Amino acid sequence: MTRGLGGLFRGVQSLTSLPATRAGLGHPSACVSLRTMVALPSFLSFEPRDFSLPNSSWSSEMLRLYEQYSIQCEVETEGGENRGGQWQRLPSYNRSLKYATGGNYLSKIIQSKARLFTRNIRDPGAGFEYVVFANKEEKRCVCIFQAGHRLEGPPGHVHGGATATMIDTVTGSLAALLSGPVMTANLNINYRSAIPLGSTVLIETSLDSEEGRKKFISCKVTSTDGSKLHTEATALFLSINISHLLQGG
Ligand SMILES: CCCCCCCCCC(=O)SCCNC(=O)CCNC(=O)[C@H](O)C(C)(C)COP(=O)(O)OP(=O)(O)OC[C@H]1O[C@@H](n2cnc3c(N)ncnc32)[C@H](O)[C@@H]1OP(=O)(O)O
Repeated sequence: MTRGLGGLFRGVQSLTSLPATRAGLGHPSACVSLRTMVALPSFLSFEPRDFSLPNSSWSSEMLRLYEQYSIQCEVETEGGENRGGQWQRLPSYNRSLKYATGGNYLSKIIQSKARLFTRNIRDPGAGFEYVVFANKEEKRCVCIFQAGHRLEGPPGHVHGGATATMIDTVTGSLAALLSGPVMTANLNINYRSAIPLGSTVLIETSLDSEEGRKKFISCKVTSTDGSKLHTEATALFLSINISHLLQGG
């Protein structure tokens, strides 16, 4: 299940050579080389909850689109091979650390109260409900996003910062899928029409070009039938070494 964004935290493996104290980790039990955590007791290595699966808050439109992309996804055969389908659903956890091998355990000791911004509202449907599908061959992603009532900006409509967060997340997911750990260096957004709270929208993103460590990505947010343009954006992501990040870089 973690295969989709597996590349995202390829760099976390380099984290395993850092003594935890250098990485700024305060917890006493973290004062060992993280390399020792590769062989985890099985009770600590269970799969984390995947927040991109349907829940009772999803609208019929959200479910319809989820089904539409799900049936175009690759499937794993009994022999372990991947067959058919151009798309893959990207899993979504409440901490990005959880994509790493042993990350579920690491997330309990590294700033254990930290939560991914888009997954920190527990009440289903109140905040960011979304699922991202990726087409790696075509270097693009589609996100189905349902904006909950806690994302209000102008009365009855989504806060521009919430829209920016989702654009950053979807463009960042594409950049990470294509090249491993990345950071947003630049994000330009044009807000064309407000998004009503509770509505479901599509966030479509694709790679424009790449240059060394740089990935230039564009994005648009539209109504699900494509008739209304809500937002347009471009983003620049730079590949990074995770150990640089953990050392405060
Ligand atoms: C888990 C599920 C998926 C979740 C996805 C969520 C995605 C969310 C991603 C984020 O929100 S990340 C958080 C917001 N971003 C930051 O906090 C980044 C802060 N900035 C940095 O850490 C550094 O500035 C950065 C890593 C982006 C770049 O520093 P580096 O030292 O690696 O690069 P450097 O400054 O040497 O620049 C390398 C090249 O990039 C260019 N560059 C850097 N920043 C730029 C910029 N802002 N605009 C344009 N070009 C830029 C720079 O000119 C240079 O070009 P050249 O190689 O052609 O000379």
